[in-house]
Amino acid sequence: MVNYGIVGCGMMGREHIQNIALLPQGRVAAVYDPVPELAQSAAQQAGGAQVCPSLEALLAIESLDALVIVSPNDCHVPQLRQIAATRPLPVLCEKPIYTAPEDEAFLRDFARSYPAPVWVAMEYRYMPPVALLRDEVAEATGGIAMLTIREHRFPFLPKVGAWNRFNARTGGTLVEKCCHFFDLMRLILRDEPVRVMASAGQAVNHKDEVFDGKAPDIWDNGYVIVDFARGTRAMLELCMFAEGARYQEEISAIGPRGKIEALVPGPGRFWPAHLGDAPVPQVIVSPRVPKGPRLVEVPVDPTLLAAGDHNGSTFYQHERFNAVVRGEGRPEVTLEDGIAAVRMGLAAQQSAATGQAVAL
Ligand SMILES: NC(=O)C1=CN([C@@H]2O[C@H](COP(=O)(O)OP(=O)(O)OC[C@H]3O[C@@H](n4cnc5c(N)ncnc54)[C@H](OP(=O)(O)O)[C@@H]3O)[C@@H](O)[C@H]2O)C=CC1
Ligand SMILES: O=C1CO[C@H](CO)[C@@H](O)[C@@H]1O
Repeated sequence: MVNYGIVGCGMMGREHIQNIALLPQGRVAAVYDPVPELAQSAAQQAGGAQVCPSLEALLAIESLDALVIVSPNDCHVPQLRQIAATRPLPVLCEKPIYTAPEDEAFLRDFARSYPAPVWVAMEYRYMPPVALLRDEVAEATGGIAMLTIREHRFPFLPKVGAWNRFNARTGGTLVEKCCHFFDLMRLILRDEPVRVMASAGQAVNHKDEVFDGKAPDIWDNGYVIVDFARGTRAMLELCMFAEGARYQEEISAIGPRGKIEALVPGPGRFWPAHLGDAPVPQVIVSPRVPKGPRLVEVPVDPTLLAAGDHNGSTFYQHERFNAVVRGEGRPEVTLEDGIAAVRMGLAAQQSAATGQAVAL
């Protein structure tokens, strides 16, 4: 049995707790959140976990085998520092692994010296339609020439303390939201980015909001083009005022043989009941010759679908992290992957702010 300590009991913390409960060899033993009511309610959700008044107190619990960091983005690096100095347990840390460029050097050292496994959470990798696209992409395309990821979704949700409204706390929308997609680009293309060009801004959302006298500075839409070392190009299109769309993510890869797409719905809880069942994920393979797109539905196990907002992926990721903690295998999403995704996001933020391409 793996005993987990949860650091941060907000929306995503609750999704982690729900999915750990589905693991045959996992239980949440302790939780910490600066808001005591949130910690209490998460402890109850976990079936009676110990509530700790601080991260220090949580790290002092002997029975813990692993930690899950689900605090706001700018807390991840300071908490990793504290954990390394106190009790270096295996860690699953939510994305983005860092938010400020100056933290990259620390994380590279940390990656070399931390004595236990660290896995950066990248749920999109584990969504069944995305996993199927990855399995079939080489055969369907004959070698990818272009990769496009479109996310058309709902605006940023309200958060305690409005931490997700300010670049200083999130790293910026192209880091906070889009590090998932930059990670997918590297994973699907099996290549490294060399140049990033972006145009992005705030068009619709959060315009009337004020927090402590300050207006949000996050963006709600943008395009990012990325050149990869072997000559492939990838593009991200983000729109955060498109929750009316049937699918939230549309990923397409095209090569000399044909095209493959994955269509991924957003959180089922946002699909209005009067429209009937929520959309089912799809993968479509469209060869050039002979023409004739083939569509496969990729339904997600209903229990896993109900355990969060991410198409069952949080469970699949936990299943593998749980095995790593038990000594079976190594982290699939490494600190190097987490750093690479943030570097691309920060480069995109810089490119959009300056109007210049950024070389990596
Ligand atoms: N991979 C994915 O698909 C998703 C990942 N995430 C990631 O999960 C993390 C949390 O996001 P989310 O759950 O949406 O945010 P929430 O604001 O809902 O939850 C974050 C929680 O952490 C608490 N918190 C604040 N400071 C600390 C601290 N120093 N130590 C421990 N807890 C703290 C907050 O309490 P308070 O602010 O009241 O002090 C809040 O309860 C983020 O890194 C986010 O990027 C989120 C959604 C999806
Ligand atoms: O990483 C993320 C993925 O999905 C969430 C919503 O469910 C986002 O808002 C979050 O930042």
